[in-house]
Amino acid sequence: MEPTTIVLFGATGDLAKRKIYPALYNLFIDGKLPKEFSLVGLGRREWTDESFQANVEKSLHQFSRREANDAGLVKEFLRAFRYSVLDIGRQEDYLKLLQLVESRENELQMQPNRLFYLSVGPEYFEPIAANIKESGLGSANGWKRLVIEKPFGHDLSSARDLNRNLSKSFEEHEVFRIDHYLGKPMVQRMESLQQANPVIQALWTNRYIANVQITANESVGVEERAGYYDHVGAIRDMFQNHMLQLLMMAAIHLPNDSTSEEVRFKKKKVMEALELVQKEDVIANVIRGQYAEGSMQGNPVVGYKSEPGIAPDSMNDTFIAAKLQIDNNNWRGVPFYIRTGKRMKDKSTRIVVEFKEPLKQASTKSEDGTEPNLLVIEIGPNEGITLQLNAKDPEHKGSFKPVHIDLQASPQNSPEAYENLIGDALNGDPTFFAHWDEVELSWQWVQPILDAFEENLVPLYPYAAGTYGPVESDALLAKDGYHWWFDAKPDPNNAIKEGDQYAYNSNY
Ligand SMILES: NC(=O)C1=CN([C@@H]2O[C@H](COP(=O)(O)OP(=O)(O)OC[C@H]3O[C@@H](n4cnc5c(N)ncnc54)[C@H](OP(=O)(O)O)[C@@H]3O)[C@@H](O)[C@H]2O)C=CC1
Ligand SMILES: O=C1O[C@H](COP(=O)(O)O)[C@@H](O)[C@H](O)[C@H]1O
Repeated sequence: MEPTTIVLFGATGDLAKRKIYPALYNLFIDGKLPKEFSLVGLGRREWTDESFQANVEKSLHQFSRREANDAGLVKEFLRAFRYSVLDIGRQEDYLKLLQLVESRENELQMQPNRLFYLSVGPEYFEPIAANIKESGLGSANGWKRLVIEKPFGHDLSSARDLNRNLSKSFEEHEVFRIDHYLGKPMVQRMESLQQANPVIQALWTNRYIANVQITANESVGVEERAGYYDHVGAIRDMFQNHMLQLLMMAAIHLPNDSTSEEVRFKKKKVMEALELVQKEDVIANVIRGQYAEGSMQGNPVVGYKSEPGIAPDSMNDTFIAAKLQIDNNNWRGVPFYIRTGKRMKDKSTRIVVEFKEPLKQASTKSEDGTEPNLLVIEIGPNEGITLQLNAKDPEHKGSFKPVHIDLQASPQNSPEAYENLIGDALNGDPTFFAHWDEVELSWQWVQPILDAFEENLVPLYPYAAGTYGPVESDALLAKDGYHWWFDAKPDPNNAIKEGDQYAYNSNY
């Protein structure tokens, strides 16, 4: 691996502490950091190298998946870490930074390959990129890369503005947009699932597949992120990025040895084939919801509007379900149902592929006990791939029962998404990062929904915390003769208590 300096903006922040340092430590333990490696952390806090290193060490003890109890190893890891006070808006701080980066490169006799990681709010992306260029930090005789975190814009036009401005300082091949769902081990394994199994590859078409369901249920509520979340909602926080990325990954066909260009080209093709929903049709294809009071594992929890920092009349969505259609030869006629929500009954991210039952009309359980064949990809927190088939039930003559074949058992202690992604960024492998084309097409698909929400053309359905979202989300599938797989039975005591649906502009 090539010598690298990571220049980390936001080194004193939450993401760095919870994800970036533990990921770097695990890469270090696995021998996946470059031998010549330097990291310069930045923030306004008046930290020294020593206090920075002490904070990094503390984060390893708190958040690393591997214990950091070998003092010698931890010390060796921390030796690469330096800190510099920098205010993003002060140009002179970048000159001081340049001196520090260069002096470390000289000291370690390293090539000046620099990876700029922006673990800061999106409002800082543009000034930082411009200052990197202005100060000369970006013009050394090595490669440069820019790693940015979501959100990439607030809507289609702001995303385009952001991209236009970033491209003044970095070329597209130098920009690594993190979508941490693409770093999840099970999402990365989807590629090899098809490649290593011609049977699955052959079945991956509308000839055999009835529908695809992509779920990312979260049990947490808005937590302490009211200021951010109340302006974005589930549609921008999860749907525009993570959920559409999962859709792309599920819908592409990947022959063996696909290059990163091929993967990204195919993802783009999927997005281009996604049927656009007009603003006035959003109501028929998208369900938006907001959690009301309810109970989580037997404990009462407040509704969204009573959460600290949330406006009591907030119309923000905490749940989205949608039906999407891909208009190409592989997927025409196969609905993709996507849903994500906060304060759902349990935490689970999964993709379920439901196969057709050629001899039956609907996919409901039939008299003989057969159920549709399902391929279930559990992405988190449990990981695994299971195939559900039907087998004769020896105890009940003539009938069948579903059996589950584990194609990929749950791996123990697999790498965190950030380990995979930071490792890839260090290696310059863009496969599992979001290309601008995908980001732009995703915003393009989402924009009419944002407009419909803004104009209140779609009902905002309340759902009790601790359920699977509004019943209208079940109806979205029931219209087509399907149902969400693996939802536990609803608890009748946990139902909406605070009134009916919110008013919406039904006269459009
Ligand atoms: N936390 C998470 O789990 C996730 C975060 N993200 C994204 O990552 C980014 C960072 O989030 P997070 O770490 O949670 O945010 P925090 O608020 O915890 O940290 C913000 C960081 O930015 C620095 N900063 C803020 N203003 C300035 C400034 N003017 N000059 C220099 N440094 C500044 C702060 O340093 P100091 O205070 O020392 O100035 C701090 O290190 C955001 O874009 C967020 O959306 C994405 C996914 C998950
Ligand atoms: O990006 C985000 O993702 C998390 C969910 O991530 P997961 O890996 O735990 O599934 C979500 O809670 C958060 O709101 C969102 O910003």
